[in-house]
Amino acid sequence: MRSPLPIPRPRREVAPGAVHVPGWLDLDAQRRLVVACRGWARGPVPMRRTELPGGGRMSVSTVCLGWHWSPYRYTRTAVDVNDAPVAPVPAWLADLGRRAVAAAYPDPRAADGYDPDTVLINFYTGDARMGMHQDKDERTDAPIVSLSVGDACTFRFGNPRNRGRPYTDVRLESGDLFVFGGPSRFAYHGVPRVFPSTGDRRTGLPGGRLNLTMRTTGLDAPGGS
Ligand SMILES: O=C(O)CCC(=O)C(=O)O
Ligand SMILES: [Fe+2]
Repeated sequence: MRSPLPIPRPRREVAPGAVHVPGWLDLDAQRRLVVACRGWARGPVPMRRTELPGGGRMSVSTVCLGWHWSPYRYTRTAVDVNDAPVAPVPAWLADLGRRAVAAAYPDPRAADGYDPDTVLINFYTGDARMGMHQDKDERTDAPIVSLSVGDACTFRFGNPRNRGRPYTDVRLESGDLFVFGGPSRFAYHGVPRVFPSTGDRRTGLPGGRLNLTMRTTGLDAPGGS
């Protein structure tokens, strides 16, 4: 449920190069993402809980575009699912990523040349979590663009040195944008908590939290793996 008396949430630089832009996506844009993600969750690679090297599974369900991520590398096909080639990153989504970078940083040239070639789509039920980690399987330091739809969560944003303090807990709500680049590109981050039933059903999501992270792998275009 939304608060009946909305409290304004200003844009905020949480750490150098890590910017939270609340309410960046309007309801139509969120709906569009939900519809598109439903399609990608079906195939060609079905959304699944990623198997970890220790034998367990992540609590979050994931499907990838452009490149398939599995611990801890990118491949062109879904090597740990059905070996199918993943769906491409559509031009409209890469364009949304460019506009996101432009919205997050004051430098008018920050988004020049930003061209994410992979998107990880994560779905969280109420009890799903993501432990503190770095996004470091990419070979570039291009910023990560994160978009959230549905239930709110606590997003813990730390530092590039270790999993612990200093970190900042940010509440990410439906429509929020978070970009991390520059000195924060390799900062540890995670999702310790999701708040069930806090999303707006008008997004098309009856429950749960959807998160998309756009990345630039620096890997070769189609053909390589
Ligand atoms: O769900 C989120 O907000 C973060 C997701 C994330 O860190 C990841 O997919 O690597
Ligand atoms: Fe991450």
